[in-house]
Amino acid sequence: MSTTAEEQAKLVETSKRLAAYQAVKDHLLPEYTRIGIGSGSTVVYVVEAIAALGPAATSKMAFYPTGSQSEELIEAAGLTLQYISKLPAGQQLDVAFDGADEVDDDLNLIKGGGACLWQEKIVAASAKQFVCVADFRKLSPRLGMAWKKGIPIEVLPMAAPRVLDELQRMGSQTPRIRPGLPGKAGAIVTDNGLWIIDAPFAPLLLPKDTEADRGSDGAWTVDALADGLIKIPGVAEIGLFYGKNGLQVASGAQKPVAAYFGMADGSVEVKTPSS
Ligand SMILES: O=C(CO)[C@H](O)[C@H](O)COP(=O)(O)O
Repeated sequence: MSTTAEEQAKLVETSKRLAAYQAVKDHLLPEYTRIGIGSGSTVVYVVEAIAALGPAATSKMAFYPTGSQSEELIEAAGLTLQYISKLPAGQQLDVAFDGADEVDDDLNLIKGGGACLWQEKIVAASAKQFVCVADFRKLSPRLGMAWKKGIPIEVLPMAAPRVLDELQRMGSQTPRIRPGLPGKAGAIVTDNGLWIIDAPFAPLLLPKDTEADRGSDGAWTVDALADGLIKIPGVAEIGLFYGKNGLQVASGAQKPVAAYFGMADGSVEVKTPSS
């Protein structure tokens, strides 16, 4: 049975909402006081699910945004806004919720479709647990199979031409500076005053697929590509969230402890590092 574009869009929204409510139910414990809130359209439902718990549950909680959109969401929901810059050294968020553009079999993520990846990575890495919330379209065996727009890379504008050269040298055939939204001339400008380059690569291998950095067809492993991209002068941050499964330490944890997917049949699939 074929579905119209309108029915498909409705199904996607329902799936995001289902995943968000389930993730909040499972991972927002009453004793938590510091919660990270990511960016994007799925996170809207995360905030809705949290606000629905009511002030009795949320009044002692502070919510840490990953950019201007989530800051507005937190405030509009009547939740207490706090900033990651105010998190004392040695302290962590109890949990952070965020969406993703694509999630592979090992729970590596592509993020940054909404151009918020740098603050998103800082907030995720500041949390004891990072929980990913998404719809069925984001599930993919290998990064780059479903999300074809490329890996979002946040760059210093003056370095953009050199970064584009280097990306092509690394095998990205059509990297491009992300244009501004309709009505904005020139490039999109992030919450940090930087630009985004979207760099498509052939679908990425998981480290378990090969001992080498690249497969025989030239495809990069997630780790090797990420390690290379972050070293390009002018790159501030990359939209690959990767690393050892379930590793949750203050410095650099980027992978979720669980990813929640709203499925087309109305169920919620939960993937954890071991599943
Ligand atoms: O990384 C992000 C923003 O930078 C978002 O989490 C990602 O783009 C998913 O967004 P959505 O929930 O709208 O599909």
